[in-house]
Amino acid sequence: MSSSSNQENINKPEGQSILNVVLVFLIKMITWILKGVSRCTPHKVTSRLLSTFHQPDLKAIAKELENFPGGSIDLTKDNETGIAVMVINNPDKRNSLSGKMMVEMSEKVDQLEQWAQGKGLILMGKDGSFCSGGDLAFVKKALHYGAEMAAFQHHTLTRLHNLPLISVALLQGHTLGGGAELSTACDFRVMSTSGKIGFVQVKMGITTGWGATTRLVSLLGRKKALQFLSSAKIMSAQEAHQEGLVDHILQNSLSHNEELEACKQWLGLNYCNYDSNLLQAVKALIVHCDSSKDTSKSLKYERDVFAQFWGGPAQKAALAAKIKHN
Ligand SMILES: CC[C@@H](C(=O)O)C(=O)SCCNC(=O)CCNC(=O)[C@H](O)C(C)(C)COP(=O)(O)OP(=O)(O)OC[C@H]1O[C@@H](n2cnc3c(N)ncnc32)[C@H](O)[C@@H]1OP(=O)(O)O
Repeated sequence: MSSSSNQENINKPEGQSILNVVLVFLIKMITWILKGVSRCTPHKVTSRLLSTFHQPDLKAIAKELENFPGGSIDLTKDNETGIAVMVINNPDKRNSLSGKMMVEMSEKVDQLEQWAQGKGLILMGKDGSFCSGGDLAFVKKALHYGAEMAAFQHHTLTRLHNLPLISVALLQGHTLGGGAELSTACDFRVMSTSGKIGFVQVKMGITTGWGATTRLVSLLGRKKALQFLSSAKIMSAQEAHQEGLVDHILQNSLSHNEELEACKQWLGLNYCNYDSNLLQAVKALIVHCDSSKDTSKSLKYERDVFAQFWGGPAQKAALAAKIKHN
């Protein structure tokens, strides 16, 4: 017998036992990872919600959201200046968003996508308050519907963010929860001296449902996003400006209307001086070149996490506590 065939006989069992050890190790690793994942999951996401995430039927969701009335979203477009104003109009509830308003906002974004003369957009609330998030009356009735609502809002706010218009959120009064999320879908944020902004979601037993985590990380980086979202801190205009979240603080002692005029001037003089075709091309280029532009995976993960907490015990306890964030 040659020495090489001896070698084969001796090596075969050794090779098999190494393979066995590797297989056992792999199985143990997979079991360990799966156990870890189930430990981290606060409560089960139903298969109905998961299937909604994959292919949200936006028309069907809009139809459902329209059943939750209240307020409106109003849009005026000025072809001369090229600046449009979108007003979140639900002042009796500090401009919180009902289901119907979510649908109307999506429709107004459709219109703005088609506005050839447009250069800029101001998003603001009625009567001196930006937006206090979701309408809590709607929230309480839609605790089974978080995944669908988040999918709808992600679609609208991604389109708002990517409009070929230079957008500014005019933050007067309170900007809270979903309101703070809306503000991050604009290119800039201008705030009144007395304004307050807070990502209060964790205080409400939830994570962000309208895409703000994805946008904040891209806007200000991981550290700032983590600070805002984990603390639920409510910031003054000065603090938010220092953090880089707010770009400009308006002069003190202006009326609400004067603040709107001052915001139009800030936007117009700084960013809307040139031809609308050029400016729209600049914005489209920015959107295209932004390395974080394809945010679909991140938004999907954000919706998955949100759906795990929405309607859960922490949110129910927060709603029952009737928390005021002033
Ligand atoms: C679904 C999105 C989710 C997310 O993903 O983030 C959310 O946004 S959850 C919602 C988070 N927002 C809140 O929890 C707001 C709670 N409200 C407050 O903190 C305060 O009302 C205020 C916004 C700081 C305003 O305070 P103040 O100026 O002192 O006025 P009032 O408290 O008297 O409010 C006037 C009136 O408005 C009603 N209101 C305010 N916010 C909401 C809201 N989000 N939904 C429904 N109604 C709201 C408030 O209840 C008062 O009503 P009346 O008592 O009937 O006058």
